[in-house]
Amino acid sequence: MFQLASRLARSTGGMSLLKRNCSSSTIPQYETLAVTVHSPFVYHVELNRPDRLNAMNGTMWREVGEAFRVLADDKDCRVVVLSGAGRAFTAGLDLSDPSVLMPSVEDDDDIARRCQAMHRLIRRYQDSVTSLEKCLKPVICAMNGPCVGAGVDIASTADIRLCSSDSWFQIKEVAIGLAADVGTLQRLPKAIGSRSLVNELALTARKFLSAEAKECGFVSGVFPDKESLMKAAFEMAASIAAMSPVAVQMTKRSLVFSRDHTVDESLEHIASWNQALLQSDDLMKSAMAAATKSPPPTFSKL
Ligand SMILES: CC/C=C\C=C\CC(=O)SCCNC(=O)CCNC(=O)[C@H](O)C(C)(C)COP(=O)(O)OP(=O)(O)OC[C@H]1O[C@@H](n2cnc3c(N)ncnc32)[C@H](O)[C@@H]1OP(=O)(O)O
Repeated sequence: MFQLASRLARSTGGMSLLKRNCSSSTIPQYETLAVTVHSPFVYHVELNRPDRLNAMNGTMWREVGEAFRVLADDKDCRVVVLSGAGRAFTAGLDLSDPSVLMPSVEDDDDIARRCQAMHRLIRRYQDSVTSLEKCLKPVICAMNGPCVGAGVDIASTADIRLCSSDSWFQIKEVAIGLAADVGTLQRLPKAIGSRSLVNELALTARKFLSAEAKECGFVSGVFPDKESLMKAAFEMAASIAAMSPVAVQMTKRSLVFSRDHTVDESLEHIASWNQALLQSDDLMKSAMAAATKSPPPTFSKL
């Protein structure tokens, strides 16, 4: 018991709960994103080019990666709600931005050099999308209106997908001469049960509406309008933020790892991590609260 008490004292440190629950981070400013703190530990990342339906220009591709890499290290952030400003989640790749698919060596005569530059560009865009997954804070993707092309890549990478009833989705790449290359073809088959449906959607570029998205499991909730969607997304985010951040982030790490590995490899993975995490102060505090019939504890920051 003495050991438990001293660990509890250590975990609360000298700081007041109020101080620990308030954000003290400085949030970078972005040109194409609005990043705000919605409530304690709940961050909101908004794709913010509403007049272009949040189409992803070169700056947005770069800033999405930068923002999620910053949030990954932000101790005040435990969960992220990702949405689009205005009437769309995103209309996908910005087709009016010439730089978006043209690396700087476009006029180089040598095909090998042009290919290398294009390869680097694609890998950069892939890294931007993957940054949602590498950030161990759960990402709730709240979508309204169109979610086209790159939007499906991003949504497929999020941990939880919700949408409003007016939303629709389209893996549009084959219709504009592209094979989707930043994550949809790799992640969507693992996000929804039917590979036949994934193949159909990717090969025909047919739109699917919110009801079908729910039926096939692409989204886990459909809400009547954007207002109720955002309310539900932030409530869900707050409930995740109230959990032990150590446990939540380990759960995300394990879920992502398990998606891409065998059950046995994944069990070994969580056993290796949990040999440390089972000694967490958060577990001790929870056990103490249960034993003393106290309310659930407030967890310290990471
Ligand atoms: C390495 C490669 C990495 C990633 C590759 C990703 C591939 C893709 O993302 S493929 C998908 C590309 N996107 C599209 O083809 C969608 C194009 N847009 C539309 O079809 C329509 O806008 C719509 C989504 C069906 C919505 O139609 P509507 O409601 O009638 O609005 P609009 O008047 O068309 O749009 C309003 C405003 O936004 C501009 N805009 C829309 N989409 C884009 C876009 N993708 N790129 C640039 N700009 C876009 C549109 O031009 C309008 O602007 P105005 O100035 O008002 O004309």
